[in-house]
Amino acid sequence: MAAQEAAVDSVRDREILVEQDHLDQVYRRLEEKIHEAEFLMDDAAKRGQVGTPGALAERDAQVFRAGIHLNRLNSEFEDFLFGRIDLLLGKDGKKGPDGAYTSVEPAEDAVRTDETGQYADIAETLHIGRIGVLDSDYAPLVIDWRAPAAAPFYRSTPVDPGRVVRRRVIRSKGRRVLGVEDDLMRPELTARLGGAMLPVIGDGALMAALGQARTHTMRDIVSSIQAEQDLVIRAPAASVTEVSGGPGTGKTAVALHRAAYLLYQDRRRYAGGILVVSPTPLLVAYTEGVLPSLGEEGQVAIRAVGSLVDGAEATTYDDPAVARVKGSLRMLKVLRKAARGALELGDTPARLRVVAFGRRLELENDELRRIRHNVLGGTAPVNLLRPRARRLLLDALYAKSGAAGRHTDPELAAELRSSFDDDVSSEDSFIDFLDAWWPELNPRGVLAAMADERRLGRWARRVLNPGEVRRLARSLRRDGLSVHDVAVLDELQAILGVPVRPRKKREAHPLDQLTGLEELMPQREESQRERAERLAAERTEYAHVIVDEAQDLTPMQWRMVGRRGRHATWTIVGDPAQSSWSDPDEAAEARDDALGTRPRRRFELTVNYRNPSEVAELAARVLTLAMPGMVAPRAVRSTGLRPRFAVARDDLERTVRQETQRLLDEVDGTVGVVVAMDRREEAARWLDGLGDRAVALGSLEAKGLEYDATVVVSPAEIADESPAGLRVLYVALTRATQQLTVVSGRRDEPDADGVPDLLRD
Ligand SMILES: Nc1ncnc2c1ncn2[C@@H]1O[C@H](COP(=O)(O)OP(=O)(O)OP(=O)(O)O)[C@@H](O)[C@H]1O
Repeated sequence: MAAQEAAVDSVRDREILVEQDHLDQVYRRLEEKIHEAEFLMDDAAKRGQVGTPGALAERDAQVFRAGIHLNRLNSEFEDFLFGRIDLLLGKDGKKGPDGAYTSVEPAEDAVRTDETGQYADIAETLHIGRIGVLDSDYAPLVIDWRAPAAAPFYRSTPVDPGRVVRRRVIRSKGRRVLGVEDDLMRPELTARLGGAMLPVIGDGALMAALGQARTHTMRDIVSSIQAEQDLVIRAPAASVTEVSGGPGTGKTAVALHRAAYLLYQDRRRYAGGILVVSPTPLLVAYTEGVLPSLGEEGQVAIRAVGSLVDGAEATTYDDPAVARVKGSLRMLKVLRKAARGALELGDTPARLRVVAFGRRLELENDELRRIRHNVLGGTAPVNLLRPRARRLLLDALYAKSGAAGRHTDPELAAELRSSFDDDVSSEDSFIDFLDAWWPELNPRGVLAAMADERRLGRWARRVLNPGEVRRLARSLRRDGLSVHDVAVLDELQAILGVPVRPRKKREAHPLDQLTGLEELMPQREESQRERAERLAAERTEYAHVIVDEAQDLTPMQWRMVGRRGRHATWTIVGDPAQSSWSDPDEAAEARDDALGTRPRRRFELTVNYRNPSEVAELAARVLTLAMPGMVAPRAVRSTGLRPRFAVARDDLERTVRQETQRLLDEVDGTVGVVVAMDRREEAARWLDGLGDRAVALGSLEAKGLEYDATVVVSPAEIADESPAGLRVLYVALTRATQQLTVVSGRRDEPDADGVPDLLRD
């Protein structure tokens, strides 16, 4: 047995050496390319603006390519090279631009049969990595994971192997290959490579990845993307890609890899920017590192739904009853009224007096009101109606001046009118009046005006009931914006409009002549990230919008996101069973409006890569209560560790602390303690002194996150906190990658084993 193991080890070592050789070769080539790139960049920077447009464009293209390499190569990739496929001879002999054969299906005579069975020769070996590298004679040393030639690495299965015989995952760190894991796609076949048998090493690359301890940042899954996920990542971009799947099926991971894929496919098109909308700042922070690890950064803005409006950062959560009002389409009517009503706040003058053509002219309150009513007739943005208001005021004053009938000659009449307008509109009293009577409104001002309950009551008449008005006004008197206020502000911005102002010209930098250079030169003053942030701040629309946890967007949030993607293509990922929004039909309507009429392609992800089956089974009990008939995704791992149930008799803090400490001792990575929203701050104090591997979070903040172990505190409290509470509890129960502890209080009615009522079979 020992001899057998040693033999396996030596095959393994030999195979590691084979891959090490290849990696060394790749790095040698990369160094050459880095030198080339540096030289090109340097040269281009020196020669700046010199040259004909044609020559500049040519150099531009060179710099662009060199810049991509330099920038990406300089990033420290943990595993630059991570995969390899050994392929049979293809149906035809055509090669793609990356130097690999394009045929997906094997040639008819690729597999032969003799008395010992089937046998074949490996005709092509491809290495897959984060970016493509060609040898000096244009042979592919590494294929970019997003290239068509890399697709079989992800798609091939023993049922449908295509040309792939052996699929290998290579684990490396820096320049060292640490291990290899193989999957045989055609186990029935005896395959030969360079005259020798094709060796196969171990299995379980995916399982090894899934079992790793979690940190506070998400890892990319580029080396182990599964076939059903790959279909989503590479789906054609022209349509709306809709992805549904239960907790842990990789929706977030797939969405981020799709952003990288789209950039690879059509960098020019997506230079217009890709927006990833995430539910919480915590999830943004958790996922931020994934794209840089895939070699992408500058073109993708990942923003929380509460930070989509520049200068407005949500810092609070509304209670569910208020959130329901602020998120619903009923708000639209209220806001339209408020935007118009806000014109009359403050010191609205009741009379306009001017002197023109030597006469005193006046407009009384009634006339002013009529004019205002007239101007506000349509749905045009209120701030943009100011010129029209000004015009109607001048019309009314002119009518009073008696000058209207003075000339029959149209030319003279027009001249007279124009000099009247010039006279009046340059008069201070007219200018001051207009500023006070039709002030330029801003969303924050209108929102603040809505905090007055009586006023809000007027604006919300027949739309909200008195209780809703009271709660809404009270929530607006609080310091700080809530997540839902941000969508309200954005809507107000659209209703009010921004008057056009002349834009300041940016000073031209000589290097700006070189399209694409700026974003690719890390040594320039602005870092990639700063640039991404600046672009995101300047940009109001995107070329592609990815919505993560789409089931949670309220109708008002869909409108806000929709405004950023009016001409965009879309990828929408979500899970109805995890929705914290209580009116899915209304949200679906707003979502359909946002997505427009593009054709839809629907995908479903069915495998849960996060939770061990023990945790998934417990969570499925809540799924049955929350969404009867809905099928939970299949968990691929089992740890043998059943969820633990603890009961807090009288001291919740002590029990939670003890259980957290216990889990910290058992796992290497993080422990998340999930509580009902109104216990958030208290729970953070409970964990004082336990170190930064343990974090407390409110149920809504747990969205999308994962921990090695979680403590879910009082399922009943979480389930009771909103009409969508059971679904929120389902989210809380599906965060653990290894262990789950449920702590019950009295309200949970635990049985003798400590199992709370909601989680019993
Ligand atoms: N193919 C894969 N290889 C390795 N890890 C994977 C793979 N697919 C998903 N994972 C891992 O599974 C976990 C869950 O993925 P992710 O967070 O994207 O799921 P999700 O569907 O968005 O979940 P939720 O709906 O609960 O937010 C992550 O740790 C992710 O890295």
